[in-house]
Parts: sequence; structure tokens; C-alpha cells
Amino acid sequence: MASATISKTIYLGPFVHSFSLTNLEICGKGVIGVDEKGVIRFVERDSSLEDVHSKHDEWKEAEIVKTQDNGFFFPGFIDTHTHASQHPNTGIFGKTTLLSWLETYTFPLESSLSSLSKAQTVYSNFVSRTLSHGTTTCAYYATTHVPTTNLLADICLKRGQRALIGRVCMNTMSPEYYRDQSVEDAVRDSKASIDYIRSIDPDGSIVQPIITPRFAPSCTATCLSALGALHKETNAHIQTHISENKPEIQLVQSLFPTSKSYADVYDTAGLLTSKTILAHAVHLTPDEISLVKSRDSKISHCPASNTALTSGCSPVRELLNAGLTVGLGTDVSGGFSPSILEECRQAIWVSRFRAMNDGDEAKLSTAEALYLATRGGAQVVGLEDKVGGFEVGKEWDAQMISLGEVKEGGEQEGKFEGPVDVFGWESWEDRVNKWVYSGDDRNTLAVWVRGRLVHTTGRYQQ
Ligand SMILES: O=c1[nH]c(=O)c2nc[nH]c2[nH]1
Ligand SMILES: [Zn+2]
Repeated sequence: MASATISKTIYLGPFVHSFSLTNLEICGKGVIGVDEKGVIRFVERDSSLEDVHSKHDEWKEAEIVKTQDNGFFFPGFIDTHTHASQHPNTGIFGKTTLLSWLETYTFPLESSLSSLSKAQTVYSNFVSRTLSHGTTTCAYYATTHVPTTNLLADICLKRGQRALIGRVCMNTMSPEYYRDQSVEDAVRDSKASIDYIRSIDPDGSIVQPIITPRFAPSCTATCLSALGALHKETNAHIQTHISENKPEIQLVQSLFPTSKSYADVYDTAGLLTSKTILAHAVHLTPDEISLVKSRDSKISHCPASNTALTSGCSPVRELLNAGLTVGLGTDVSGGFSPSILEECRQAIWVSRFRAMNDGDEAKLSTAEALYLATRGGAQVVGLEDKVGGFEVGKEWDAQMISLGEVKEGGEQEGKFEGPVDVFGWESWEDRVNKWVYSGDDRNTLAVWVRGRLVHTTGRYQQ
């Protein structure tokens, strides 16, 4: 559990973060001061503890946290789209595609999360899992059930993980055993969850509610409009899915024959706003891209899920070139991993598949993938003033990454048990690439949110 108080702390060692989409800063000798509120007060480069103590007298008594085992500090990951309720199905999707996958695997599992004890087990486990992978902020879908959606918010608040938590709305084309019985029910229950989440964290500094129409096929036009009105009333964020696979898009066309496009369905309902997170966006038309841009709605790119459910390869370069704001989403359990580091790799792979047809410009670099995982994600969830990088005034949402080192002679005794082999001669840039391409949660020794230590592994020593 997150400790209640935090001490003024100096974080000492290399740090890595994005300046911009293409510019990753790698600072070999950093000193970062974080106050008792978890706010960064100074960031010194090519500096030492002695330099900092002589410059900042009032920091002489501060605690010191040093990187270890070829380590560096990195901003906490931001997962802009995942389903906590689907965690038990991770890796279970067979050869299904979106609509058959929902029927076969997803609705039965989600409906079973009416049980508080089952939800306690699933949600606690998933929050532990995402934290251990360095995810400090997560946009979660829960289920239609208010008590267990609220439980997910309780768990995130207690564990100290920033989260947007959505009670799922679905009043049509869903199984009889798992659907909202009316638009009024969908709105009443969404409101109940919004009110609860705002009551446990009135400033929304850790948990916030998010209005969650599942996707256009599972909500009637009246339901979508009522949720648009609920956004106007509450100013809560909105999350939904869009243009994930082709049969889904055809279904939307047949269900909303007077709409110009899938994006237009949401726009007509007042759901395309600057606080809207649209997951997938694999097959948007140029007109839809312009519409999304004009509304300043945000995109969650979910490459692992898009490949697993054979939905398609999202043209991320095109979305970025059009000026859209993009972050990464694990989309468990369409996606097969709770790790945003894995999602960086998947985003890079999918961009290579696009490049095979679209040309080399489509390729995402390591720096670009890490930007989407941090600063891009922060913009998607509306937290860009607080998290995503290391600057004075931002909050300390960070992970300590350690890569370990191969021992001389290849000795195994006492070797760092992680997936990355560092020999000692690699540049910092090469080390970051090695982490992105072959690292995992064994490399994430410690995780902080707002300066609070929320996860450690046994190897973390201070
Ligand atoms: O990846 C997805 N996961 C879901 O749960 C879902 N529901 C509608 N559309 C969806 N897409
Ligand atoms: Zn999803």
C-alpha cells in the first residue's frame, strides 16, 4: 500500500525522458529534487550531490534515492486504454475477431464481475500488475456494475495509481444477461459512479471518473446523446472505441444510416470533445481525421490488440502528421500484455508493417514510441501539466529502471536476473534501445506516483 507521507527526496543518477516527439533526452548525471508534495523543485544536469547541496542549502537533510545496476529514472508510463475487467482473459482470444471475441470471451467474463469478491481479486491483481510494469496512470474500463466499478476506484486510490475509471454503458446489441435495461439506467448508474469517485477524491488528484459508452453498436442514438449531455453536465472525461475493424464499421453504418461516418455518430451525440479518448482509430477516413482534429479529441493507439484481433495496422504516422494527439493503450484483453513497454515494441513493429506499403516515413523510432508512452499519453488523459516528463513544477511519477550487467567471464552467480544483457561498453542510447526491445517488469525496480513509492521489487535497495 502507498505510504501516507513522503519526504523531501533527491533522486540521483541518470535520467531519460522525452523533450518532444523525436527528441529523447538522456542525461548521464542527473540530480532531481522532489518536495513533500511530490512536486519536482529542481532538475540539475551534469551535476553532483555536493554541487546541489552547495546551491540548495535547504535540501541538505533530504533523503537520497540513487539508481542502481546500470539504472536510470524514466517517467511513469501512461496506459490510455485498458479493460481491468478483462484481465483474467489476457492471452485468450483464439482466432476470433472483434465482434465474435466480444460474444465468446468478453461479455461472459465482464458480466461475472457483478461479484464484489471476484472483482476484488481481479482488480487488485490487475492494478498490481500494471504498477509493476511502471504504469503510473491508467484509463480503465470496468463493467456495467456500479459497486464493483467503484471498488476499482477504491483500489487505485489506496494503491496510489492515478486512474480514470469508467462504468461501461451498453443498452443495445448486447446479451440480455449483460446490458443496461434503459437509457435512464445507463445515465443513472454512470452518474452514481461519477459521484462516488468524486466523493473519494474530490480534487481528482489520483482517481477521476470517465463516461464510458462502450462503442456505437452497443448504445442507441438516444443513449449516446444522453451520455453527451452527461458530459456537458459533469465535465467528466469520455472514453469509447472507434473504427477498430471493418465489419464493426459496416455495422455502425447500418445502425446509424443517416450519419456521415462513425466519428459523426459520436459528434452528433456531443461525445467528440477535447476530453474524449478514442481507442483504436485504425480505419478512420481523411474526413473523420479532420473531424477528430477539429474537436481536439484524443487517440489511444492499441497495436497489440489490433494485431491479436486482426483488426488492422493503424496508420499512426498519418494521425501524427494530421496533428492528432496520440498515446498508447494496452487494451487488455484484446491486447495480450499489461505492459506499455511491450506496447512500445508493438507500435514500432506495426509501424514497420505499415512502412512495407507506405514507405520508410511510417516507421516509428524508439524515441517516438517512448514519447507516445509518456508525454503523448499525458496529453490524451489531460494530465500534461502534471506528468509525462521531468520538469520543475511537474509531479514525480517515475520508475527506476535497472538493466544489470553481464559479469566478467559470463559468471552466473549473483547475476542480475533480468532479460537485458548489458556488457558495460554500450552507450546510454544503446542501453535505452536494449531496454525497449528486450526489457520487462524485472527491469522496473521501483515506481513512484506524486513522490509516493507505490511499487518495489526485491532488488530495490536504498
Ligand atoms: O478492443 C475492444 N475491446 C472491447 O472490450 C470492446 N468493446 C467494444 N469494442 C471493443 N474493442
Ligand atoms: Zn478496448
